[in-house]
Amino acid sequence: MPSKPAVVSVIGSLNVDLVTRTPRVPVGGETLTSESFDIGFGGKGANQAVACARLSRTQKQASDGEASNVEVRMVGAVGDDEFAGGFLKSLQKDGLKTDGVKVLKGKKTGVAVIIVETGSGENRIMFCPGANYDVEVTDLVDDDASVVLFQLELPLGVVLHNMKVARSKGVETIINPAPATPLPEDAYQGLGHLIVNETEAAILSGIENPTNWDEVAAVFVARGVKNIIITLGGEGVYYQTDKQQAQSQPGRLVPARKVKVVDTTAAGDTFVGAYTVAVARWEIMSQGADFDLDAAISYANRAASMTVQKAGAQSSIPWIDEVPSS
Ligand SMILES: Nc1ncnc2c1ncn2[C@@H]1O[C@H](COP(=O)(O)OP(=O)(O)OP(=O)(O)O)[C@@H](O)[C@H]1O
Repeated sequence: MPSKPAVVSVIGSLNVDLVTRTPRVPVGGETLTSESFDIGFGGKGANQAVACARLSRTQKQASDGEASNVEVRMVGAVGDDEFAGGFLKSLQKDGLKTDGVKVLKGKKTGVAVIIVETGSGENRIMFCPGANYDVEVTDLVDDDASVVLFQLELPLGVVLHNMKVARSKGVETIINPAPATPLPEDAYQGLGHLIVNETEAAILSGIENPTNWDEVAAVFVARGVKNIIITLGGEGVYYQTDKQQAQSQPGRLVPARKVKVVDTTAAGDTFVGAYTVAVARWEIMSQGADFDLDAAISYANRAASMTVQKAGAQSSIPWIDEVPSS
């Protein structure tokens, strides 16, 4: 094992999901007794950080406090309310370092109030970003970071500023631009890894209802992205690199594993976390060798296929020893 671990910093959101299940939603002025109520920890940032942490060590290694060759740090903010302590404890239990999560005085932790209609399965979600939107535009990239992972659930200025900081420090950068928000052209310049789903690919490339993924990837390569990964749900994953494109090679499609699907929530977050861990491992182990994109995609595809076989968000993200080898 290398003497120093690879450090993954996930700069992103932390939200608490308050989920009520009810046969129907109440009308104005009505009080309805619901079937159940659950509290879950989420937010794309926290979910992807949990995926990185679980895919860096076994559950036993995490509970024994054993070191791994990948250290995962969550960077973001919660409020000083009743949710904060439990949230941080839960992340720590997964083996995450939480020193980078600020507890903001007088602020509320981000919350999503979710009503699920049990008959139709339809969700109604009210999201209050709280402390996530109080993260200020400051340098959040640690000097010893090997890989920084971003999403778009923090203020855009915070993300764009820290993408620049990461670039200036030579830190490998991955972005999963969800929810899709147009980014300025220079955000893509020299970007190592862009991971989008079909919807995000369409919005950010400007190509409506895309069917030719090579065309979509070409847009991002032209903007300066090195590795473009488009997750296609049950269809699998498409990927393309700037080098392959320069040689007029088409991108590659890796089919999803054939599994019994229970709930696809957090599949994307698991994919992104697994891919990020693969990049981090390459950072410390490769000794100058080219990044094995095929292996990283295949690993992330296998990890995400485990998530879809379980219900729930964070609870369905697998640990490293639960990911099948083929
Ligand atoms: N039905 C499925 N069977 C097997 N694997 C799947 C299935 N759906 C998703 N996956 C895996 O999860 C990856 C991510 O899925 P998807 O493209 O739906 O991401 P997403 O839209 O970001 O998901 P979410 O927002 O629900 O987390 C896929 O590329 C694939 O590897």
